[in-house]
Amino acid sequence: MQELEERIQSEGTVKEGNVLKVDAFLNHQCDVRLFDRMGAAWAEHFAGKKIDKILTIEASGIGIACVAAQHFGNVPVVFAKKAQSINLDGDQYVTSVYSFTKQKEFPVIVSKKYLNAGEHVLLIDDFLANGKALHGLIGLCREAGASVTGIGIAVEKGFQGGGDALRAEGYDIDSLAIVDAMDPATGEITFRH
Ligand SMILES: O=P(O)(O)OC[C@H]1O[C@H](OP(=O)(O)OP(=O)(O)O)[C@H](O)[C@@H]1O
Ligand SMILES: O=c1[nH]c(=O)c2nc[nH]c2[nH]1
Repeated sequence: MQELEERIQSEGTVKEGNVLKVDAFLNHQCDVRLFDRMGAAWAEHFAGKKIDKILTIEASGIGIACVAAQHFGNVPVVFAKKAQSINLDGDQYVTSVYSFTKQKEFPVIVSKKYLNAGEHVLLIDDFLANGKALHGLIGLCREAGASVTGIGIAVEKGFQGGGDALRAEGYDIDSLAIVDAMDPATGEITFRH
């Protein structure tokens, strides 16, 4: 998606440790008009596919998924929570995911009420790096007996390999920008086309 690549080039910064900082528009301050066009792009890619629900993960996927849902007939958006809460009751699907930016393992929890056998689920997230978050969400869907119809990602860091491993497993991943290389010394960012 050319607009997203241009925003990354003009407003993104490359940090040490394979971190691309795009918090001016994607995952701290949120450009909701950009999110809307990202939703439209995913809707075009997944046109004709049955999607009952969007599943994402706290925190940064939530806003993007909610805006995107408007392009999928306003299907419900469920986000996996990364902490137990007194507001979480009943039976739960629980797994554990290593957080790329927080550098620690979190429980990842979805109430059994909100993920059901036979549902067709679209996974959406802001970033795909090593694939840990997506593997967690896929595991929750598998446990629930729901199927993963596709995966919509804003920014994939292709050089970290998580996306290509999931494609090799057969998942249909629509990443709107794929960074193939980035250099913290020069700030140079190269995209895969
Ligand atoms: O492919 P991976 O290696 O799993 O990296 C991608 C994940 O990393 C970030 O989550 P993180 O927990 O770092 O931050 P967040 O709480 O802002 O979503 C991002 O939002 C993705 O969920
Ligand atoms: O803001 C972010 N920048 C990144 O490079 C990244 N990788 C995973 N999650 C991420 N979030």
